[in-house]
Amino acid sequence: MSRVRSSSPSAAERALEEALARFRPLLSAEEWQALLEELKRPLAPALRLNPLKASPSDVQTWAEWYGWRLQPVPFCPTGWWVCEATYPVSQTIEHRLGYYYIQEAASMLPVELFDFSPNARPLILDMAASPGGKTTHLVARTSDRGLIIANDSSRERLTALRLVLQTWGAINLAVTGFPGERWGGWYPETFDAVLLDAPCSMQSLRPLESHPMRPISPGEQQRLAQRQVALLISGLRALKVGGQMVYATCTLAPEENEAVLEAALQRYPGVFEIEPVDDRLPAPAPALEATPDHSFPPQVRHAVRLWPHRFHTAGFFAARLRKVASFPSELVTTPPPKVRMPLAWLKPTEVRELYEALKRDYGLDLQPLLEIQAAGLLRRQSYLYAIPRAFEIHFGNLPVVTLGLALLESTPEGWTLTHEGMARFGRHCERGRVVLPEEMVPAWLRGEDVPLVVPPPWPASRVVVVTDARGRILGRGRVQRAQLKNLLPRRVVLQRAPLTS
Ligand SMILES: C[S@@+](CC[C@H](N)C(=O)[O-])C[C@H]1O[C@@H](n2cnc3c(N)ncnc32)[C@H](O)[C@@H]1O
Repeated sequence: MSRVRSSSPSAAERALEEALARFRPLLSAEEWQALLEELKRPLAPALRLNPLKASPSDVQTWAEWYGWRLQPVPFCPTGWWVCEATYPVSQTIEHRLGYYYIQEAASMLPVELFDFSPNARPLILDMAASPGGKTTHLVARTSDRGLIIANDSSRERLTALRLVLQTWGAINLAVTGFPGERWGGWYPETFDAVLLDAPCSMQSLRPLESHPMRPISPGEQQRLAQRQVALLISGLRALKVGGQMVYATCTLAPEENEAVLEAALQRYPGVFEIEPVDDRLPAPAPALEATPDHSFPPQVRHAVRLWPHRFHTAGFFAARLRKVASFPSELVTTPPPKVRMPLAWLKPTEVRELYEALKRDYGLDLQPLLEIQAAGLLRRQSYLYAIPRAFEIHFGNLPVVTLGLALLESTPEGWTLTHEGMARFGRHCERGRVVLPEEMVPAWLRGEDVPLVVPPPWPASRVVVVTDARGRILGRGRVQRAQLKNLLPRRVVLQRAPLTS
């Protein structure tokens, strides 16, 4: 993540100055100095590991290969700052294959606030999910075993969301494109957990390319706050009694944080509580008790306010709410939209044949891997999708943009793993592998075909798992006489392939 290269730097600078002037009365003189000192330091990029595909020891290996100096993010066990890097974290094959996600450290906080018991299969609504950073974190924290509805009302932003989740290799999710305000009335008391990473004014004091700062008028701020309250209430309605909801923003404006929680508490007293989450942080980072002209209810202080100098992050706000009672019964519920979407599950005999073929061709035992995910296989055009079975049970014919992951594709030689299928399950393939000599790896990562030094024992046009001598997965190739055709998608190809030794 680079610093902002805005076409109007003066607007960004003005926004920062305005925000600083507004926030000055919220901090003691000592804290204010600490904040100003912090803002002089560059913000280190950070990465969050994908435990579906790799383990913390892999992160240490990458650090050696790519010359990274790492520092753990104190509130996220799968997060590390990359303080120095010979090769940028965004330019590795591991990044392109979804082994980790690059994310500002503060954004790792909200999903860490959820309490998920091991082996649970929670039903989760991510109300404002694009481009999907926190959804990937939810997938990781639930080991892709629950069912996540990744929703965003912005049609333009859904493409990025789909791509991020596809790259992450998530199976148990559906992408939808509805206003978050609708979910509470459509699906009251349905979800075990709801994340609202709310649209906000982005007054984080650390402008990034992905989070630019711009001046915000009081009117715009008020409209944002109204939308945040409506989304928060919708999310709470969609939550089961006993369920948990995290409310988060990447702004430090009290109007969009403490005041939003207060508004919901006042409107529906006794429906939810704000829980203390100090155990998730290395040091306290409480929300405001008051602004110069207003005091907030005491439990609002249980929320977390990340001033940048607390843990060297961008500014951020997050709170975990617990629903303790139902909403008043007079609130209107409406039926959700429906679309005819018959799910063409594969027949048991077809599934058995497929599993046998994958064992024979790739040494891949897919059955237990999909059973852990409680996923079924269904055919759509020339693809087989791994689909969360829970979707049909809970959401029936709700229109979706994407459901599950395209795992296999039909070829004249039979079913073969897709790129995403290979990125997710390639390490479980004991056969059907081609090991590239080290000197050919950079050309391969640049998307070039490479010669096959030793012709493999498979028929021409077989799709194989490509690895290097260390066993790291480098995508798929197609055997073509004396060469291996490169099947890396264009978006995965690296312009400048780093050497790793
Ligand atoms: C802060 S961003 C979400 C970032 C995302 N959670 C992540 O971690 O990558 C807020 C998102 O809210 C979406 N949004 C705005 N208004 C919305 C609404 N009424 N319902 C649902 N999503 C909305 C925006 O399109 C935007 O993608």
